[in-house]
Amino acid sequence: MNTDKLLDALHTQGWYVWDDFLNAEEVEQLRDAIPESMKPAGIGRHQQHHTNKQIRSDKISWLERGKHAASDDYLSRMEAIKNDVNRHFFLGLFEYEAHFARYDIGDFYQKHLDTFEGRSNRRLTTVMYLNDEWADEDGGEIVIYDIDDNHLNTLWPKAGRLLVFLSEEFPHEVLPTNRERYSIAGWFRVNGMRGNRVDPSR
Ligand SMILES: O=C(O)CCC(=O)C(=O)O
Ligand SMILES: [Fe+2]
Repeated sequence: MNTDKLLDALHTQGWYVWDDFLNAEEVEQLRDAIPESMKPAGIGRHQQHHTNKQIRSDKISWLERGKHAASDDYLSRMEAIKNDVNRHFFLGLFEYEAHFARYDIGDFYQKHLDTFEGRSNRRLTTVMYLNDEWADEDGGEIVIYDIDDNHLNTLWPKAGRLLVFLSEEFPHEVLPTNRERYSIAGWFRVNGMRGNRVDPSR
């Protein structure tokens, strides 16, 4: 995997769109790894963890190693990215967490930062899209802003596309989708301490 362009873009602008990160066959295998049953996504963690359909209405399922060859392979690729990013930026990324997400017709995710409420140790966000032949009328675009709320980009959730951005710097939203929409959202985290405990995952 050649991460030169990714590393360069992260350095100069803080985000990168990697088209054809996966080919059609790899996307299809990943789609097969999506579990049938998913649960409404939450906001915040632990005690604060609650679902809020005003903010987001997608359904999720966390990736776990050993469940499916395709998702294991995906996690290995993310590990390779983590190593390259760490070598270049000394970010100290140490862990990756990711979930499949399904947005049913009408589902959305309002503008947010991935570091809100108890998630401050998320440093780098990845989103992989698993949908073929998206069209304008399908909606479901991700819109990315800078920290001052200037519009940066509007992107289709196109199959094989990997979006990467610094979690703390880019508010983003998912517009209501007119078609079932599948993705894998993931986060590289740094190790954090809460009280005297190492920050747990999720
Ligand atoms: O699916 C997407 O395009 C982005 C999802 C997202 O922002 C999130 O899960 O935090
Ligand atoms: Fe997000």
